Amino acid sequence: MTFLDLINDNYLTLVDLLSPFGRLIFIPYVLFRILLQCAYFRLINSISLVHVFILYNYNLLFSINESNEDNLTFTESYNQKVHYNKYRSFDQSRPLTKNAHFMFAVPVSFQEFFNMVWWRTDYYYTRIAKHAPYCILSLLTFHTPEEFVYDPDEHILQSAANHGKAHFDIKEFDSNDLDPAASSTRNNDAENAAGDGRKDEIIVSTLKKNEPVASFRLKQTQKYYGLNGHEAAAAYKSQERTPVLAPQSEFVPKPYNLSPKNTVSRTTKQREYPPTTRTHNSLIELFSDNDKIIVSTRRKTNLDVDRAKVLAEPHASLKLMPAPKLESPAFKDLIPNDNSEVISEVPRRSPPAKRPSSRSRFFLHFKKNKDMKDHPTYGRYDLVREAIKDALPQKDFDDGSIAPIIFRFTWHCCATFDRRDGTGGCSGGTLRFAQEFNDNGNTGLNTAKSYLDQIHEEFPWISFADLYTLGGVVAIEALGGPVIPWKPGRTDCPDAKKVPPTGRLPIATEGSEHLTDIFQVRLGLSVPETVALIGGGHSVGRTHPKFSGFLGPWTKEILKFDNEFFKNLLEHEFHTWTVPQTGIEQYMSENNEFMMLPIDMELKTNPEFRKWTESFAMDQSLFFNYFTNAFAKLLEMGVIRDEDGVQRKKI
Ligand code: HEM
Repeated sequence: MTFLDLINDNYLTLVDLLSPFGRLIFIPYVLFRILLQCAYFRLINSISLVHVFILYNYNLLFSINESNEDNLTFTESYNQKVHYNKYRSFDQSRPLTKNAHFMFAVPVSFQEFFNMVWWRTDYYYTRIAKHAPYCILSLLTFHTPEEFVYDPDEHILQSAANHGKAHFDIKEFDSNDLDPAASSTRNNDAENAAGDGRKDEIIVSTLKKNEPVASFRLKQTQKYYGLNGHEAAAAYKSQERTPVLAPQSEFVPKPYNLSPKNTVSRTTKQREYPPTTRTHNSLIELFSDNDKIIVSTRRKTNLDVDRAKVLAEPHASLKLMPAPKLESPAFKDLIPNDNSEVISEVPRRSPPAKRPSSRSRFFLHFKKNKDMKDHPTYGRYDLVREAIKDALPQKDFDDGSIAPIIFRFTWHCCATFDRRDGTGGCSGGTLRFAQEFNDNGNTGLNTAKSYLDQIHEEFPWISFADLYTLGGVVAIEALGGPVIPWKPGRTDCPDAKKVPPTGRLPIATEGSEHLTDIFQVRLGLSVPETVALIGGGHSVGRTHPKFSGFLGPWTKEILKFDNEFFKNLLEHEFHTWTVPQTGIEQYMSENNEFMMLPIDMELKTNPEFRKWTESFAMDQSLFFNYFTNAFAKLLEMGVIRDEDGVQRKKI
């Protein structure tokens, strides 16, 4: 073993051992950087031209432009921000922008300052003391020509990083092994050989010095092999024999809210409204009794007190569930039992209209702001339902349906509600504005939004708030879930002034406290409703590395709404696992079939949530009842209706 090998093998251990002291060296540098950042912030703050430029580019980058509505959103939001900036000079306490704050974030409290110093020393220590020398050492130690051999029998890539310096020689290479579409080599020899279909043994030419191979994929293993740096070298050196996964080209790392410390914005904190008593009476009634069970008339409940007792038996600590109140006056008034009644309430044109042809839809688009009552489909919510249902199967998308993503979209539309001041929620249709939609938690929902926005073009008379909530209701039904009572009448805010602060969506890496804060304190839901909602939501669909950084489904039947989530959670042993593409930690079942988010695990580990997880795993109809009730509540959050059921006001 050479001297360099010796250092290399022990280097990381040494650096980690020295970490607490090592960090201290970087404190002056970090303080200097923070000072610089504050100065930069001040400077930027005083040049409004720069503001506008940054705002413009920021919006340009992040605004969604998949549909006309989004263009409107963009212009709207841009104008609003220009306006906002104009007056900012009189009130310096206003932050620079609502969204771009993180670009210039300066610490506002001592704790924030301390955190900043702490994390940054770690960052610089890792970057300067660990990463840089390690790269250099890798270069010096790992390159001997005989190591660059590809052994097709074991499918093991015995190579180290070439760093653009060493020879790369693939011997006995079978062209069948290579997936030409996914391969990329600088000299293209491998690709061409495979493309030609040459079956004989070939030797991919030795690459010239300074010509690194980017990556290629083997058909059998379906894995990417990359020679991209010191990680490959490390894998080889540590004899793990697991080739390093090269980053997939389309992956756009936009992390889901990982740490509230870093992501909850100063701006959000400043904009938090004090609790008020402005909540409308109907809402107070709606949330006064959390354990109320509303029963959808289409699926009659078979839950009764005796049954509840039986369910309660295995769990000593389980409180008896209250007998369902089949009729709850406040809620009944708010949400009629049968949706068909609702539809008949809205004046119908006779004869019943057909969906307009694509040509007339084109012209209708320009008449959007004219009197919608003249629209041939005005008030035909059944047609909207049908259109949503038709749009759900999308064979090229994910698992063949956009139902899960629409379902999630509706949840995110409602999840911003704060019952303490009545802000947020689906009412006002504010999720259509970039300011709300660009919240980190909404990453990946573009598909849902663009489909629903297209449907809106077809039925321009429906409010976005109604459409976005109806989307979830139809999706859940299509996935085999319960029929959720839904009533139209929500109205849209004309501009983005009532967009709730960002950062209200739940964070997957948090624990029970976070769940309680969001579901009980802010949304006003009970424990069983919380459990039912999360388990219901995560009984369908999957997580995507390119959206949230997590990977895999929760259940086997991805497109079936049932209580499988609870069963899997209880029946399987979950261990922590790191997603290779993103480095994010999640939970994986022992057979690596199902995933769980850290926050999902709370439903198993926290006894208060667990007893409901167990009840729902045992009794699907009980789960459906709680879910129906909770989801119907979500859809009404922040909606204050007048006597005629139409909402005229938004807090
Ligand atoms: C504790 C709160 C929650 C957290 C932290 C959370 C987080 C997440 C994350 C990280 C994903 C993966 C997104 C992706 O990568 O595409 C996801 C997916 C999903 N969530 Fe949740 N979620 C929560 C509660 C809920 C609730 C209450 C519902 C519904 C009522 C729901 C419905 C869904 C659905 C349907 C998907 C699948 C989307 C798809 O397949 O594209 N979630 N959630």
